[in-house]
Amino acid sequence: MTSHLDPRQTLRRQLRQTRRNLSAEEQLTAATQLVSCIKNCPDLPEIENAKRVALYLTNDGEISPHLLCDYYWQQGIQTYLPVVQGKQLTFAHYSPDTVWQENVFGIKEPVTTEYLSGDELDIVLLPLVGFDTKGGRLGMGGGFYDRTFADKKANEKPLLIGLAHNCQEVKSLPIEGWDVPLQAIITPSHIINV
Ligand SMILES: Nc1nc2c(c(=O)[nH]1)N(C=O)[C@@H](CNc1ccc(C(=O)N[C@@H](CCC(=O)O)C(=O)O)cc1)CN2
Ligand SMILES: Nc1ncnc2c1ncn2[C@@H]1O[C@H](COP(=O)(O)OP(=O)(O)OP(=O)(O)O)[C@@H](O)[C@H]1O
Repeated sequence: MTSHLDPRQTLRRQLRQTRRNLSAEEQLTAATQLVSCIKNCPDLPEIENAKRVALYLTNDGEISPHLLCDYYWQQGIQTYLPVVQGKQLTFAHYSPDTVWQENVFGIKEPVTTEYLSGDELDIVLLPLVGFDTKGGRLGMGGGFYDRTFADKKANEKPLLIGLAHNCQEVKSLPIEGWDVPLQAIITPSHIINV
């Protein structure tokens, strides 16, 4: 029975199932193509100039930024991961030496005492459940990224870029007033510069 669910929840459930259905091979291909796509992105010079980038650890079929992370480490770019603090996110440095603990959702987070706020980052690569080409983002439903970047203006740091499988695109998302728009979406096959 799904009749009690609102349209966002119904869509969230369908899209989460779709991304979980991707095989390990499809996931690896997607992660590999994502790196090529980001390396070849003349429309977004911020990507080339970034010094501090937040990404995420893959969960629930999300496209994996782990190969992208390897590339950033080769380039000397500093990488960060989201840490759930109350209803918001802060960001913790992530390196091959990171020591881990699990958050309430079972996702690993770095053990640290030093956190950055969102505005100290150049780029945040956001996980998502669904996206549309206007920058609409449907997430896991916790409102964490929305709360964290609620006061950010479009011309301020960081640049918010969603990462997604192609199968997560929907024609038009039901957007709420609190949804913070993505400034770009990167999939294995293309970049949408909103
Ligand atoms: N990889 C990743 N990291 C992330 C997020 C994300 O969406 N993906 N978040 C984005 O905001 C934040 C955490 N928010 C999350 C919210 C719900 C679930 C989740 O899996 N919920 C389960 C129930 C888990 C439980 O309560 O034990 C579910 O809905 O099935 C995961 C992360 C920060 N880190
Ligand atoms: N800026 C905000 N201030 C207060 N509450 C907020 C804010 N943004 C979102 N919320 C609350 O968070 C809840 C979940 O929002 P939403 O469904 O958009 O999350 P999401 O974007 O899917 O999740 P996430 O960013 O964690 O992946 C909503 O019920 C909303 O009330």
